[in-house]
Amino acid sequence: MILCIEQVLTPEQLDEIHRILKEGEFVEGKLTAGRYAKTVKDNYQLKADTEDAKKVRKMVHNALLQNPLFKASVRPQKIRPILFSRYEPGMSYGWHTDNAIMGDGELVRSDVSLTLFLSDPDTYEGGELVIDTSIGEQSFKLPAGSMIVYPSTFLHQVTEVTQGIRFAAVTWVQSLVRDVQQREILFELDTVRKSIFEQYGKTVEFDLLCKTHANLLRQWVEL
Ligand SMILES: O=C(O)CCC(=O)C(=O)O
Ligand SMILES: [Fe+2]
Repeated sequence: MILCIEQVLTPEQLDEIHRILKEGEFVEGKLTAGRYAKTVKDNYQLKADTEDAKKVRKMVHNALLQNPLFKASVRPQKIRPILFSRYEPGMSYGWHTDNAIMGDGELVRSDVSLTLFLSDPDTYEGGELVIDTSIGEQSFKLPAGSMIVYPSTFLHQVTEVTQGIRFAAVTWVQSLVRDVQQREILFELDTVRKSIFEQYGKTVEFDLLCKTHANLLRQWVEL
């Protein structure tokens, strides 16, 4: 399940993040890449251990947790610290897979990868996120403040930025429900149940859907 979620950040939050990214100190992105991904990763990342970096990480982390679509589709259990990347002309991140296990203290299994686009697409050329899905390569370049969430199982790349600057926030999530198909079934049941409730109220059908949803979640959840 690949999902684009719009307006994860307000224009005010985007302005504040841009203010901090403009002044922030950036380091080589290779520092946080796995052994093989390092060889194709060419970007900068906001230095992680400053007050400003903490502030923007928290802002995006909270925005994720408050987003109903993100919560219902991803079912986050653990979220890795958010990385803020900057691609200048000539920079790209070639084909790679994200590490399955991340972190050195608390380990996180990457079930879902996400990119929150921070730059207006009109301000840079290139810089598409391309995902190699079962129906071929799919290319994404979303409006600032919108995000794409996709299973970490896919090969993907960021194409070369040829003009302007691409800022993005990326992170990885361990889901309460490891299997992508099970997550999708729960997400769709939840969507239908919400719509039935809005249209007809708490009917017998609604109650049955709630029961099925809860019982499937009980079977599939990993705590
Ligand atoms: O910036 C992006 O859209 C994706 C970056 C990425 O694939 C990664 O950091 O592993
Ligand atoms: Fe990646």
